[in-house]
Amino acid sequence: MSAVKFNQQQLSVLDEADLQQSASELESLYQSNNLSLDNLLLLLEVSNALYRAGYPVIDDQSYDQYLDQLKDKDPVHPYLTTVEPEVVVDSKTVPLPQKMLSTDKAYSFEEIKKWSDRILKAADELDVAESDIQVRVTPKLDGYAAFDDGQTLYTRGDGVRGQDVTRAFARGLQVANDAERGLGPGEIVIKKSYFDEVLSKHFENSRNIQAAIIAEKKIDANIQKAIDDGACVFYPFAAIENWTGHYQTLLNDFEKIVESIWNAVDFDIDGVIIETTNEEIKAHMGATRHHHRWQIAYKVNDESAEVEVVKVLPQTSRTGRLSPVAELIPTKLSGATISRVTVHHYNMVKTNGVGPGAVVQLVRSGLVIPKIEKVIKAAEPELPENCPSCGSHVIWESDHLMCPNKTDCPAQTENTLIHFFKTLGNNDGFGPKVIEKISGFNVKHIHQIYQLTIEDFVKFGFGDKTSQNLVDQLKASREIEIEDWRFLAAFGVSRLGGGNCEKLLQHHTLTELFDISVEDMVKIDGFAQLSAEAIFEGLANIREEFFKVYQLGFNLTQTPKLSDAGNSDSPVAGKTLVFTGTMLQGSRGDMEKQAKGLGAKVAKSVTGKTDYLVTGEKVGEAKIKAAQEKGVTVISEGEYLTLINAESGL
Ligand SMILES: NC(=O)c1ccc[n+]([C@@H]2O[C@H](COP(=O)([O-])OP(=O)(O)OC[C@H]3O[C@@H](n4cnc5c(N)ncnc54)[C@H](O)[C@@H]3O)[C@@H](O)[C@H]2O)c1
Ligand SMILES: [Zn+2]
Repeated sequence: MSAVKFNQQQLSVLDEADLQQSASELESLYQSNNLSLDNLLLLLEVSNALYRAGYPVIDDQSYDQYLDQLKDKDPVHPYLTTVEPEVVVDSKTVPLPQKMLSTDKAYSFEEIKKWSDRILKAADELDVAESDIQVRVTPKLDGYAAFDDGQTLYTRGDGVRGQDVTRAFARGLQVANDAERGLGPGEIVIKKSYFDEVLSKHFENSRNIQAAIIAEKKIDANIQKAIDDGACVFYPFAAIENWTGHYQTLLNDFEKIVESIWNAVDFDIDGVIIETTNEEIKAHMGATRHHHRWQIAYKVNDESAEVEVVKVLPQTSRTGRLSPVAELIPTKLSGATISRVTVHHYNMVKTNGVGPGAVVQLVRSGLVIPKIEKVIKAAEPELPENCPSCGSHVIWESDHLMCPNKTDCPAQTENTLIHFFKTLGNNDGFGPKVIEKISGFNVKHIHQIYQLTIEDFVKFGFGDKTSQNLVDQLKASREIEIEDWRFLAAFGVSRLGGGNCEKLLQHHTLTELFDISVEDMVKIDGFAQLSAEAIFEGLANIREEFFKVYQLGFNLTQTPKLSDAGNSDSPVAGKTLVFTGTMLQGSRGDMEKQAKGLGAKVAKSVTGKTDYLVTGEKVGEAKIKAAQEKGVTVISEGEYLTLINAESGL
């Protein structure tokens, strides 16, 4: 444990926390390695108070190690069996509708494996098949824990009693991802980019702001603006970005999955949450008084190191872009030895002087894969003149060096083939090694692979069994059902990842897409002129190959068309509605769901794009007037029900 020195802000919080010990006494406690129970508790309480106020003195891992010490000394100590209290905003508390717990923590993959063994054991005891064990990975938001039962918003408090902070919604706080109210536990969080760009001028950290959003006293104008701009939100965990899949897939692809979830949201996070979604297992494992046994937080500490670059080597991707990979003098970082790192792009290599002898600062900031944070000492940049795969002369395209050889560059063709089979995801066997081998025999296109026979594979040097298996896998890839958007994404057209493919296929069938114009594409939500042009060109380039492959007959499921959803005859179909106030007919959440079912878009706040503001009881005159000024039609709940022609209950 490194030395602790309190700064001015921490000292002011220490005063508030009304602690008896002087700061210098505390500092010496932090450095002693054999603490009495009382002092250990004091340390935990002081650290916690400072952490909750936004001025931590030690990192999370150290804090959790002190917690472990307490566990050793007194396993049933009350501090371990309740959740650590948040900063108190006012004194009145109310019981929470449901107990809110803390989480168990893991700082290594081994601990995650042990946790998964416990899940496996529970499944075994319940006779749940191993193949049915699903897990969900979500970003662990680092905000202010709260609970929304649809009527009231509560703080977590001590986990059993919290405070009523419904006023945050009255102040305009929105639910993230356009989700409804009443989804239970979540966090009040502030968009990172917004904090950096706007709020960091006025506030030191997000924690001060979170507290202000729910505080009883008058709210700061900058914070009110952040709420109005949608930058502060309540994020229910039920609606959060997630990866859900088989637990073994998670263990196999742990780093990649964790990294993608770590980067999935524009909010501060301090780890990822991993939990099983199997209700039977959850019920069986239950909870301690501190955490659910079926859930665990995976955390990583920020660590950095200064490392010398040995050389910078290019790697050609499937699109022809060259990625610079810096080879490093092997260095230990958060327990792993790092010997290479990808540099952002070649322009960075050039302008920051990344080459032999340069010194870079590597940071592993919660991420499993380290990144170059900055170049500490520049050197002569090492830039390639030719593609490492085909030898073509490379050219600059904005920040990137590109291999212009679209038809005959082995790296580009191989990576395209690997991408195809990997994206389909319903087969096994066509990984980098196999693809490299068959490319050596002039197999360059997807449709060619499908023509290969067992004899061909044997000729290429595969064993009899492997050859049989490869042919079986090709068959499986056509027979096992996959979504049409995934099939299209497998062709690797630039800007046509799964998400965009799905959006396009909600409007056009797969084969139609090859005939729509740039203008048609721009009309679809989410496609700007430039991406539409790039996609149009990309589709034209793959057209011939696409149809050759498509005609082999894959088992594709069609993406539902947007117009199929809901009841398009309804007078509210396609309209944007906002519900406000207390509804008589049912909960607001139910009414919103019903409206969505009728094809309406439901928004949380009134903008110029809103068609109807549906008002329940207790809606202020000012709100109604403001909506009318924006040209929004304001109707009562009764008028709305007449409009949609639903007289009775939902
Ligand atoms: N550095 C320090 O001085 C210091 C001091 C006190 C606590 N801490 C850290 O905080 C931990 C305890 O804090 P805690 O009990 O508030 O929180 P926690 O870290 O135990 O996490 C539990 C909370 O995570 C939240 N959460 C965020 N995203 C979630 C998601 N996707 N799914 C489910 N839950 C999600 C929930 O609100 C829940 O209440 C300690 O173990 C330590 O790591 C550090
Ligand atoms: Zn090339």
